[in-house]
Amino acid sequence: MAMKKIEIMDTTLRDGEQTSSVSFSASEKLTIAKLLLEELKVDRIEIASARVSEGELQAVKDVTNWAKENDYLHTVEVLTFVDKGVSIDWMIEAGAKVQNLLTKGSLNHLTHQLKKTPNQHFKEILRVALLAKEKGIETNIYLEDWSNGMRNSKDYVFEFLEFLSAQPIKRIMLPDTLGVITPKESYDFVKEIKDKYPNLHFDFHAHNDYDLGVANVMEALKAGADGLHLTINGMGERAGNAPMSSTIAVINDFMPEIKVGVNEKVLYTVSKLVETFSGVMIPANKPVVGANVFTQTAGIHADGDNKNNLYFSDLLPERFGRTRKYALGKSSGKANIQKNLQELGLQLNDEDLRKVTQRIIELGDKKQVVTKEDLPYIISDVLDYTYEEKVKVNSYVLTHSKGLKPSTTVSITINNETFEENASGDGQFDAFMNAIRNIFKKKDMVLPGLIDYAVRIPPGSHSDALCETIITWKNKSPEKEFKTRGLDSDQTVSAIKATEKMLNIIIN
Ligand SMILES: CC(C)C(=O)C(=O)O
Repeated sequence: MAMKKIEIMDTTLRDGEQTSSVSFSASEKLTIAKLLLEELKVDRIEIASARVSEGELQAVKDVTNWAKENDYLHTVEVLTFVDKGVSIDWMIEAGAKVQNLLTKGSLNHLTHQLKKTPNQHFKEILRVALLAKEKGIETNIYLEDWSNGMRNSKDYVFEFLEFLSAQPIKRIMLPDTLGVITPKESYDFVKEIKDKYPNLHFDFHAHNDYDLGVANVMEALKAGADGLHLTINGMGERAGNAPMSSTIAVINDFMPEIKVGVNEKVLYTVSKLVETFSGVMIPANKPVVGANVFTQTAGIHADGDNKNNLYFSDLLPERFGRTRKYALGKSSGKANIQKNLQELGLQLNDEDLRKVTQRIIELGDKKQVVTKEDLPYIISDVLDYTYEEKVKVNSYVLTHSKGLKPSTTVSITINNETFEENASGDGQFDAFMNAIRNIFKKKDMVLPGLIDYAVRIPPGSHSDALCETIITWKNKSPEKEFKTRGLDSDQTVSAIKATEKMLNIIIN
């Protein structure tokens, strides 16, 4: 099968910047431009619209200076306007060498926005293109609203293409400006054009208003498109453009006849950088780059991964510099927990695994997010001591208010006898301990003294689910020092859990 190499033009820094409320600084543009060309290895980048602002002029200068030194100048493009050469002057000042000239690709736009005839428009375009040529600037042409043009004014589009085919134009760019065409139309429209002009270069520029961006791109490629315009994270006007990440994966996996030079391995890094610079968060379920897309949550999937790789797909996380994860939560089951334990190099027997699974399900039921880093803490909490539960903290109220001492009402059961006690203290936990002390006094028992109280959250954990309190106690008779730990999302509750363990140790 003959393979066709197509051009990937990234327009994150032009159309992507048209995402509502996004503005890249000059240094951000330069950093992204370098990453796109040197690491991701796209063929071309569009970095700005001409005449936008002084800041934009500086940003383009910074990129063109770098591009000139590194032989990328002819891959750096700027969107320009049919404005008698004002954009060209701006480009010359900015040091840019390739203009993407915005023209009208539908009669509707031409008539109602520019209020020109086709001939008037073509003449003005020719003037700009010739001027550009004279100044050493290459011209590509955008046919804005082209997709509607093909639907409603096809004669005009073909008249325009006939005109362009005789001009010093390098590429013709076909935008579905409003993201309104279907995959079938994408195929039919590009095919009709490519059949008539097989030797002209056509880029396809999809928008994602119906979430059809990637599907439309696939069809345009099948019909013969020679290049694509994509953006990182699918940023762009309104619903954005076709996203780089899934488009590249789709081409690599489903279109063996098409070759692209993009380096999949760095897609995720570039996406995260653009997320940071733009402030636009990548949705967790965004294919290839979303936080969750390589995480198996259902236990049955993790189980299947252990059995002949039953849930294998070509979309392997390692391709994109990512790793498979197994979520811990109420539906995760033993297989997910075991996968995480393996990664941590831990092994549990069946009974302990059952207890840990039970605890993770309880946490999941409380909507708490548990991460791999939390696991050792959960294990040591659950498997800490084995004793008969003779003391149980049934319920408590803790108050905290300005100007009044913290107070508590506690109900506990000791050897099947239930006690209720009120107390106050210097803090909520102190009030709780005072109440417990009073209850144990009634049973002629003295509680061990508290000699150390340490709180920590699982290091490296990205969840705010858990907090561990480790209390060191000193008992008088028999004399001994020991530690208990409690784990909960609430710090006071984790201390109360550690105390409940201490009470069971002394009573057993
Ligand atoms: C500004 C133009 C080129 C555009 O992005 C579009 O028509 O989609």
